Amino acid sequence: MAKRIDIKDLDIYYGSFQAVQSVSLAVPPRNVTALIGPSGCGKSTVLRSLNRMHEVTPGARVEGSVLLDGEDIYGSQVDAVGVRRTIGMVFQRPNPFPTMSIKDNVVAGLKLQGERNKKQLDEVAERSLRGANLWNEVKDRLDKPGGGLSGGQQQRLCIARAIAVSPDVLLMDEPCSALDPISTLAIEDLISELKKDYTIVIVTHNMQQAARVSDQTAFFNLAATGQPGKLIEVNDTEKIFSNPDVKATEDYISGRFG
Ligand SMILES: Nc1ncnc2c1ncn2[C@@H]1O[C@H](COP(=O)(O)OP(=O)(O)OP(=O)(O)O)[C@@H](O)[C@H]1O
Repeated sequence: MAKRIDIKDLDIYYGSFQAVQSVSLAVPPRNVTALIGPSGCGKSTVLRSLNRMHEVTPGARVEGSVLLDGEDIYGSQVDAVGVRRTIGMVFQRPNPFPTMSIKDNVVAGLKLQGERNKKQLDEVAERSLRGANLWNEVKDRLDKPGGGLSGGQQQRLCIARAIAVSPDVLLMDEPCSALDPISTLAIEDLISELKKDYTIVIVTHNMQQAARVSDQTAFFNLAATGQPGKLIEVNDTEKIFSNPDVKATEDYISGRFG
């Protein structure tokens, strides 16, 4: 649980187009790292390269390495499906299986792994739903469809589903962008709790959100459309938002561009 990530000299391509160039970034365990920057600078692409989701796109590939506690997830012996199991992902739009029950949504990954013991599945479902701050709202309707929950509840259900398989890392791609402000605050509170147990990387367009939830912030930028995105500056979130070293970072966080 809660492993560190070391991204080293990562170049990321879609076919012949280089979307991201030379990214090196250390992500400490039990910590929230926010990826920020203008549209198209490659934040989501970098995030998806951290659990080998990037290569699901035909023609997409990476060069460089991503070490999980020192082990390269792109090593020749490494199974990409296994990587996706240990590095969970939560997407912009909540994507529960809509007709599947709330409980089955949470334990879907465990069942795929072959777990059939009902008591064990019930325990994991309760623990994960408690971990996602959703238990009290759904404990009396665990057999009802996941699609019947509100958007914010569905997103917490997806977080419960992600943590049910005990991942080493949680990746979140704008997890609040489809949510109202109250649901957003609930997810932000949850992220602050989850970081006690998990390494979290979050992409967000919302500067206040990055400032509120993250410990470390990485600012990405691109010189022009069609050029690859680059990591411009990474530092403690407090430093990035109060006194960044690079002018482009300051311009972005103060709303002068992007
Ligand atoms: N499936 C794809 N095929 C080809 N190019 C892609 C694909 N997905 C993204 N790109 C390109 O890669 C670059 C980086 O995109 P990415 O979505 O990672 O940026 P982003 O910073 O997350 O943007 P946004 O903030 O708008 O979500 C962009 O030029 C984008 O057009």
